[in-house]
Amino acid sequence: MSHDLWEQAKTLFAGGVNSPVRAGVKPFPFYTKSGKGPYLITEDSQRLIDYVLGYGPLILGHAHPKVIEAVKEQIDEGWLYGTPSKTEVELAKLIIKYVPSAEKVRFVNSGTEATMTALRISRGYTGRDKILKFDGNYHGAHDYVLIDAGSAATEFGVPFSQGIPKEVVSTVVICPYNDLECSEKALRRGDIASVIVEPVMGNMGVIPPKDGFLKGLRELTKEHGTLLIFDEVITGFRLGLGGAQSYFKVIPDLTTLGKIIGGGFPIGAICGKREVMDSLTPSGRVFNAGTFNANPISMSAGIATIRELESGNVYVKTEKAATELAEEIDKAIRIPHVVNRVYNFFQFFLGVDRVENAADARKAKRELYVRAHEKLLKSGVFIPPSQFEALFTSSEHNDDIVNESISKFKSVLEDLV
Ligand SMILES: Cc1ncc(COP(=O)(O)O)c(C=O)c1O
Ligand SMILES: NCC(=O)CCC(=O)O
Repeated sequence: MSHDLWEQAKTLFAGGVNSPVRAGVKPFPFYTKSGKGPYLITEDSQRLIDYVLGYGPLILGHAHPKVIEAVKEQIDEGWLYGTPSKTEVELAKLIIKYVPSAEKVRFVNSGTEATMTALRISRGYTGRDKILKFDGNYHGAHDYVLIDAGSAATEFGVPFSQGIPKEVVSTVVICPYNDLECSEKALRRGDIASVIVEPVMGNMGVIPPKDGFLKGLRELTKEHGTLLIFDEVITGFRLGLGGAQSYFKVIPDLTTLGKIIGGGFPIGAICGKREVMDSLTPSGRVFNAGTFNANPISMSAGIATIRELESGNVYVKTEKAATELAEEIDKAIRIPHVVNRVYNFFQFFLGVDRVENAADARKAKRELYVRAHEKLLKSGVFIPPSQFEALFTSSEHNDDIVNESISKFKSVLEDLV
């Protein structure tokens, strides 16, 4: 039972968990026994419709047969070689085919490693030390980006983590999201190696870029000899095969990927212009390495996932599900609120009438959101336990699942005051 496991876990792990957001499920986290299609099955035998989907990777739902088949085939051949394998060539070719900015790729094992490496490349390539990031953007859990970070860092009151050397802090410039003026002022000084941005902010809830924001960043960075990094760990292969850069038609110098490209197995990737990517060792002098880089299991799961995405059906289904849910949620809530949706992921904010940056998101009534999360969980629907995450849909969220979800959302949200 979840309760027994939680009692043990509290003695084994800091705060009882291995990633903080999981402790947001009250009064204690449920423990998952299995995942199938749109569902999680808990150790208490509760079946939940899942809108968390592993925090984004599972665009095909849980335990998709094509991914199972690919991973099983690979396991039979061994799973770690310490040499290159053909799986990495195949996955890189798919990424280069679809992601406009990608001419070369380096595979790593998490989004955190991807952004850490992309920032290092930008410093090595330009010879500059500083980076610009946006308030509330979350780029993983390394030193350079745990300053004004969203996601669990904000949820747990540490947007600025302890333990970051002040020398590092002095190299990070922060601007509000959607604020081009601040970015222009910072870039004019000519000492910024790169601007890193979530092209859709998915870590303070969901916050779309304003018209012209991404294009403005592209023009400004070009003008000032600064690299533009799109952190597409969430949006890559979610907003279509070409991610946010195709969706918004703005092409960065470097892109970080993760989540979907590993089909739910650990992965990260940096990709971008040939000349910039060649800064990496062994061709260049910016170091990156990893025992598990391009491991054949993650590669195989990623290939199988992208192959499923190629027909386009998954995008039609996920967009339809997210649109219907977001519209019905919008209608059901009777207090001031905002529902921000971009294509196939979204979040709702209570007690506010606009959310365009992190400061707006922080004003939302989080206690009401958490209450909605708890009631939904009781009724069999799992949404993120934190206001500062996103609801995702998968191809398994068919009309029946969506209709069942809508009636549950309605009965919870209509009563919120
Ligand atoms: C935009 C973005 N970048 C980076 C990361 C870090 O990825 P990982 O958790 O795989 O380290 C995340 C994680 O959610 C993310 O949403
Ligand atoms: N939006 C942040 C994440 O998806 C990371 C998951 C986690 O913190 O466990």
